[in-house]
Amino acid sequence: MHVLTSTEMKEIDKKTSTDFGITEEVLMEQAAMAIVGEIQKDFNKNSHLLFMVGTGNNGGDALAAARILHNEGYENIEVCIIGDENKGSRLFKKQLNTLKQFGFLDFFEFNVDFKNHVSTADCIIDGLIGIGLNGNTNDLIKGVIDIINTFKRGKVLSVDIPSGINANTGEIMGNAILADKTITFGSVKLGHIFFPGREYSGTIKVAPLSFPKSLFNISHRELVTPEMVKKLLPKRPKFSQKYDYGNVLILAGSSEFPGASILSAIGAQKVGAGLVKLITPTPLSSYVLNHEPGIIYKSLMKDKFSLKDFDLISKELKKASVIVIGPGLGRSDETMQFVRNVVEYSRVPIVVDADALYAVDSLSLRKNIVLTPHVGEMKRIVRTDEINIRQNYEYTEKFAKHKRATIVFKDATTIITNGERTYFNITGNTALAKGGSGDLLTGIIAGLVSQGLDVMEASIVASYLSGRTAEIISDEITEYYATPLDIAKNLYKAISEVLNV
Ligand SMILES: NC(=O)C1=CN([C@@H]2O[C@H](COP(=O)(O)OP(=O)(O)OC[C@H]3O[C@@H](n4cnc5c(N)ncnc54)[C@H](O)[C@@H]3O)[C@@H](O)[C@H]2O)[C@@H](O)CC1
Ligand SMILES: [K+]
Repeated sequence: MHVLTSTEMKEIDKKTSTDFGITEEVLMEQAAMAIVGEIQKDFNKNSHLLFMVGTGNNGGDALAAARILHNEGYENIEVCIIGDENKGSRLFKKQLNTLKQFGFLDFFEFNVDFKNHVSTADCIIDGLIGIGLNGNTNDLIKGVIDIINTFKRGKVLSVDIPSGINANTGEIMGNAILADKTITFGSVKLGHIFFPGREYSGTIKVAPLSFPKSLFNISHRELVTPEMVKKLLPKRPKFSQKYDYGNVLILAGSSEFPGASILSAIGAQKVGAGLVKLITPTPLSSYVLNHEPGIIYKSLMKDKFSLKDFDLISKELKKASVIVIGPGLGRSDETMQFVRNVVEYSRVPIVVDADALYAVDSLSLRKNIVLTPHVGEMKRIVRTDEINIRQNYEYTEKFAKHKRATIVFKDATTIITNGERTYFNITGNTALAKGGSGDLLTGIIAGLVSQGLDVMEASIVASYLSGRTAEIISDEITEYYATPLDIAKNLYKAISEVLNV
């Protein structure tokens, strides 16, 4: 599913009408039917439905839905219009007239009584502002939203996007409706998938309406879905052997951070890599054997990697189908030089993580190199303290383009981009906000690349699977308790779920 900006949605809306003859009126009627469908799932004809209506087309959708339900015999509908009706959009005015023509009379003004209406409503339908939000909510709308958020008793259903949420960033513009459910049209918008918009939207439903599918290709951004992951998962034909599933070489660890390398190796193995070879400076063989004896292990018997180790491992570099470099390396000058040499002289795909991210700054990279920073690392490698970098997918896209590499920006909404195409992964929870989950992800990406996926595909599948596994096991053992090792050991749960979609 594409993830749209408000401008892209408006463009699709316009073209649907000009190029395909499906007018805005038709789309609005369909949007209204979709809203009605959601309301009918949870509320009956006696339910108190309070429609909060702005004077744009978002309000038009809400008015049309109120009319359809009124016509269906819903008896306890109230409509409150916020703003100057005379200055409303063409379709808002048209919908208001039509509603009146259907004999609907229960309008009320926004006044001191408003709290009472809010506190008795079973469902508040938020049709105040949609993707036409411009700047921060004004005083009038702000007051209305505050009262709804404070005094609501029943559920809140937002039309298209919670009023006050920026559809392009998910930011709260002044204040915003905290919805239980949002019904959006055509496709999701960026504001639905970035926090805090993602939280404010509640459960998101997408009504396709009659938009021609081809128009969505104006967007180069997509949401990672289970169907997408299923299609990408490497095939495992019966007539195959370990050499068909690649050779992952992991260069990681130091005396200071021994555990990270093992998590990467386990990650690669648990998603099906043929051979996983782990080389660490310090000896770790008892740990490796304990956790996964199938890992081929070698120690250089020293504290940390340095440039002279490059010759020692050059044979391994040649055999590898994918290299992981970074987890637990430390950031000494010698190690950074070693990293640069590996990155410069290898041609196979490389997953660059953690400390190694700081070494590749000066290098010109290539598409089959994937950098996997978390927020702190991202801020440091792009040298910015810009606080909204987490929602700033354009910044990440530009950075990927500039580095000519693939970036996996790990966050609550993970951004996977090569600067031309961008994917957002929204699986996962706070179980992943723990040391080691990045090391695991790195290994999973490499394990998938070794089986033939390109780095972009592997990053999509890896992010989805590790996030989904975190969700599944947190239901059993909680987000507090679940560790990266628990996630590694339970990856099969997300894999089998995906295989069965
Ligand atoms: N784009 C599409 O394809 C479709 C759009 N539809 C609806 O149309 C909506 C977009 O309609 P519009 O473009 O008319 O815009 P909206 O109705 O989303 O917003 C414009 C209204 O919000 C008010 N407003 C904007 N910024 C404000 C602020 N900062 N403080 C207070 N009030 C503010 C304006 O005064 C105006 O009344 C969508 O969100 C959706 O609900 C649907 O009819 C279905 C088809
Ligand atoms: K809304």
